[in-house]
Amino acid sequence: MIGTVLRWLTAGESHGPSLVAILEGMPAHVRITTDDVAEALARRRLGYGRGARMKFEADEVTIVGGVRHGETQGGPVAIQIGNTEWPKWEQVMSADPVDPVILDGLARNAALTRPRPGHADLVGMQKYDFDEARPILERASARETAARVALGRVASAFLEQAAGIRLASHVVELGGVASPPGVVPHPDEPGIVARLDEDPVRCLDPDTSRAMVERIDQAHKDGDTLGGVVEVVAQGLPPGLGSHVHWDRRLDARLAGALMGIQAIKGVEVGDGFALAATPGSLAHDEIVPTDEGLRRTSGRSGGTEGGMSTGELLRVRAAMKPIATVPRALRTVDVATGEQTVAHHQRSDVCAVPAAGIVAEAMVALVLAEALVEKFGGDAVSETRRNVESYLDTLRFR
Ligand SMILES: Cc1cc2nc3c(=O)[nH]c(=O)nc-3n(C[C@H](O)[C@H](O)[C@H](O)COP(=O)(O)O)c2cc1C
Ligand SMILES: C=C(O[C@@H]1CC(C(=O)O)=C[C@@H](OP(=O)(O)O)[C@H]1O)C(=O)O
Repeated sequence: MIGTVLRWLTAGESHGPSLVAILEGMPAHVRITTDDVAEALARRRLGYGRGARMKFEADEVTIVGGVRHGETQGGPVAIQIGNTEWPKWEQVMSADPVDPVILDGLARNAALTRPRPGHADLVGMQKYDFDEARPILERASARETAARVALGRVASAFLEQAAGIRLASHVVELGGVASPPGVVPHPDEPGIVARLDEDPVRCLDPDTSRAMVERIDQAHKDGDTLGGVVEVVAQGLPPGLGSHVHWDRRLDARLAGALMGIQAIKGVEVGDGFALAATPGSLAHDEIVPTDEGLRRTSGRSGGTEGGMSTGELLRVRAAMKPIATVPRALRTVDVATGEQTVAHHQRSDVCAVPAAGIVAEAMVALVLAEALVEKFGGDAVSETRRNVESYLDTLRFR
């Protein structure tokens, strides 16, 4: 997504030499190291139900610009994530022309003419004028989400250092198995993120987690795949990020767009979202009361936004992921080389990538919030952003 204040871009293919990601507009003096980014990427590889590739492939992080001696410098932050599998793909994915005789002898280079339903394969071939799916699936692959997580880690460092904002994510539903309502992690609770990362499906409720793991085992046996729902929470937002004045400045709209932009996400909710549609108004909103800490809401149904702005309460957004589209019990398709009915190409796939999608969703939310924070408070250096946040919060004491 390209914003106006904070801009970010990713490039690279699933089996290319590396992914690259650039974040422009980050204030100077945000403390961040290669290890911080590598740890974030390691969290994305976690999760019961992911496929073999997660085990044998590694992410090799290099920060190639914008950071010096562990601090951002104000220029674009550029991160490269090398793919250790590259030597096997050097010819198939070479940027430069390769002798066709060499390519013909490579099984890996066989034309993928049986597009997989649920993937970008067929429509991508139609749109970009390719006879096979390789050039489409290489970029459509969710391998690209590693680049987003790397940038999201820089954004979350900024959020914490400029305004004390912390994020967490968890899995609330997987293959139809749902967490009890109201189980929400609070990022400020000591050890909560580590506890979530240690759970095989990143679910806060242990009984639900066990049932989710069983559900994944069953789907694996059945040659099937699963989807689910992840929730991202952010604590410590100042009121007033985003704006009610125009549709594309609304924080809820920007969060929804960023979450929907993740591969395989098909639904987004802010707060109680769809359930609110069936709730009477007297029970659907968050009442406002005076407290020693200022004006507070008595509940969190809105998910921490009103009128397209953060309210200062816990931000809570959800994203629904469809089941993995490369189904082992392969779905019907057409071989575009012959026009004949057949079944989709299948080599291997995750049974379920919902826990990983939570980490990606957290990164996207961090990027949107970081942009909204820079937009409202500015700051060429993180200390300047922090001063502006503090003086704004001081004025709110009287409101
Ligand atoms: C973290 C993550 C991992 C994924 N892993 C796979 C996978 O192993 N196999 C697969 O077929 N799709 C996988 N997907 C989904 C595909 O990337 C693909 O983009 C998606 O099914 C197409 O959905 P769309 O129509 O929303 O783009 C994954 C998605 C995410 C977010
Ligand atoms: C490589 C990653 O995820 C991949 C995303 C993906 C897809 O179709 O989206 C399919 C799988 O790759 P392959 O088809 O080569 O087995 C996943 O392993 C990653 O997340 O780093």
